[in-house]
Amino acid sequence: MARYSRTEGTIALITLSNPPVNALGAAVRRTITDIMHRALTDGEVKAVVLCGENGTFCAGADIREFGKPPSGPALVPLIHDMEASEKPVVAAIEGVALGGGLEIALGCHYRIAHAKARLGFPEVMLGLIPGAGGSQRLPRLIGIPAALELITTGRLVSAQEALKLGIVDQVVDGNTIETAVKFALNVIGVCRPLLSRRLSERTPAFSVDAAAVLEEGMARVKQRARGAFAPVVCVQALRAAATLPYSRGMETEEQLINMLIDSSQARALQYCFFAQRNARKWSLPSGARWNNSKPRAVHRVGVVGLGTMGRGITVSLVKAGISVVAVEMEEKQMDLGMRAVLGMLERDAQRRGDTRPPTHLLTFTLSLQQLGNVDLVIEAVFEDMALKKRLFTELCNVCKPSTLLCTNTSGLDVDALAVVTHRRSLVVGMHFFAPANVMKLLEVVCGPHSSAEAVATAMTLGKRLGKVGVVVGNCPGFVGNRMMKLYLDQAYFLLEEGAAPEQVDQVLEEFGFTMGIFKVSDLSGLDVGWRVRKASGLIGPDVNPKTPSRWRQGCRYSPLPDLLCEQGHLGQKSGRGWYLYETPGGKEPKPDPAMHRFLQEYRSRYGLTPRHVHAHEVIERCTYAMANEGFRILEEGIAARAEDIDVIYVFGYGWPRHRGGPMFHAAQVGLATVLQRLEHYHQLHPDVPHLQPSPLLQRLVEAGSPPVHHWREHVQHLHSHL
Ligand SMILES: CCCCCCC/C=C/C(=O)SCCNC(=O)CCNC(=O)[C@H](O)C(C)(C)COP(=O)(O)OP(=O)(O)OC[C@H]1O[C@@H](n2cnc3c(N)ncnc32)[C@H](O)[C@@H]1OP(=O)(O)O
Repeated sequence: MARYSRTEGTIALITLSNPPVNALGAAVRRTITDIMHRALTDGEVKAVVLCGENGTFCAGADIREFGKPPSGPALVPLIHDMEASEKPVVAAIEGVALGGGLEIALGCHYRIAHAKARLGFPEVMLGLIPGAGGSQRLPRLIGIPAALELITTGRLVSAQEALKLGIVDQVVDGNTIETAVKFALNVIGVCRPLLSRRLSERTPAFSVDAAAVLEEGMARVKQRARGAFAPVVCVQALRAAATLPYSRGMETEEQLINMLIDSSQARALQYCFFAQRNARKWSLPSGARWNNSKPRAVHRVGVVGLGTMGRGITVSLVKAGISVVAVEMEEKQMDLGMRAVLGMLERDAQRRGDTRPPTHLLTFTLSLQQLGNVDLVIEAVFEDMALKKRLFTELCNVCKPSTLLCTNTSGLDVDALAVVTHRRSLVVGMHFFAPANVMKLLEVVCGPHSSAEAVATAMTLGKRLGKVGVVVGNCPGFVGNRMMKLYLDQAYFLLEEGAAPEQVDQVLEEFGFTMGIFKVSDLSGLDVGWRVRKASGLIGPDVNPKTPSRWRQGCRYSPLPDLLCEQGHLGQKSGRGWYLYETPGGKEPKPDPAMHRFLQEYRSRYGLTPRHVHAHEVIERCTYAMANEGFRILEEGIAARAEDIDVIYVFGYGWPRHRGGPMFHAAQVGLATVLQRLEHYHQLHPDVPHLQPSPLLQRLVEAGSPPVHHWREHVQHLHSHL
């Protein structure tokens, strides 16, 4: 928990010891409080050095304790006593000093950091503010503007930046604890400077500028927060630091943290924190798991297809220091792709102040033969099964027998590709999201033949690329796009019933989505879905001409997006889609009067009487339809956990993190309510079978709506597709 020792005769060394990150759980707080008291009252001790075991100072409060009844001593009095002490207290910061860990360090009189240390207040990402004096001490140390930026964004700073900002006093390359001990010996008995080291006794100068900074900060934060409270409350805490004496500022901080600590948003954000980490802990029915399966070494990767996805994937790989052989079939495409990749790398290097992008890692070629020596191939050609099958057959002949063959398909059958190869166990899906060099999500799609080694290799490669990998089973659309289809269907139906695209989008954005569904559709291009619908036989020559336009495969169907595509309205790229753009390629969507006329004509052609669609209906139909499919996905064993589905939505589909994800949201609304609303909408729309509540949802409600982590136990015939 924490250890006490004496060094150099007069120095007390207190070492936090709570692996893996020295989080400040109740037992740790109790031990440090006791041994700090011992050190501060022991007449032989002249100074204290505080450090953490195993190269980590402290990652802050133990997040697992939030939401439970409080126990153990609080941090605020401990930090207060330490700061008030007449004996110098020096923090020796290695690894990380985050949240409560940094608050403890700010209560020390001096801070020495290792060159590789990182410091910050990430509480905002957990729906909180720094609530143990951090919101009051940091602005007193580095000023309002810098503190505002760090606290409202949760950004971590390097030791070097911390030195520039004045957060730490010294940065060392060598032994941090030894340096801190020497430092402590030097400051023993130097009383006057110690007085000035107590941050609570400083007054932050509240100039007119600071008032303006806070006002601007509040406006910026409100605009970016997408409905999240914590960033706004962070600004309120900083305003208290700027305008009130320290003790009153601390009272305000306490009121603000108490308001947040039990909020639904804080719960959702903390759930996301653990869900993201749990997603790494995959397992297969064979018993193979993340911690017993060895990934293969990947030094050289082939990327086939240099369209939007292939370019982003190539950039991601090169930025992670991996050699890439990028293959295109046509010279013109190759040239376009090559220029786009080099441009992206150039801009990225400039942003990082690096003069030379790592282009030496790249080979561009028109020949698949050059893939003979790669460890893994990522296929990113058109979503055309026949084309992909031909390619996989050829890759088998060209690549060495141990090469993993991965497909970036966004929903086609990974197993159908595996069976055309002689190495089924080495085929997995690696589904990146556009733009692949920016988006964090990676669905690793595991077919019935995929080996544990292949899954482990894809997940490990994803991690190297900075992605959040989630292992999912093989079914049309996997997890993300399978649920997305139902979300889109509801959005189209809402247009048929009377809504406008910008109205639906506004409601979704107010809910917190990064972008409304119709803006997303314009950005990705309406032709993407059009191709998928053609391939799946929903439109095209195979459809019986007698089938009504609004009826497909036994259910309600909206031909609205197909009609737009037929008119060449493909979204941003054509200057027109659900919105109007100034020019083809334009980025600013404007409501389109022609779209409103088109919808009116469409509704009268099909005898649909438009009605006012309320915001709550938009949210309920879109999000409950998604969650309902999520329950089916769980039941079918396509996803291992509800958390995995939520991670996919938060990292790949702009779902607001402070709402946890579609499954967590359903739990927060109440499963009984979701069930009842789905029944209501299904009664109104019996031609939409997906609105019928899934059996798992019904069973969960019957079982009294257990917490998310227990849902899997209610799956009737547990069968994993992973
Ligand atoms: C009225 C109430 C007043 C309350 C006042 C409270 C004041 C203080 C508040 C806080 O301090 S809130 C916490 C702020 N700190 C953080 O948000 C840090 C979170 N952690 C991280 O960012 C990262 O974990 C890391 C420390 C940078 C390490 O990253 P790395 O990639 O190396 O490892 P991970 O896989 O992320 O973590 C390893 C392991 O540790 C668990 N863990 C990490 N941090 C915490 C924590 N603060 N509490 C509990 N557990 C933590 C993490 O879940 C991993 O666990 P496993 O998955 O391995 O089981």
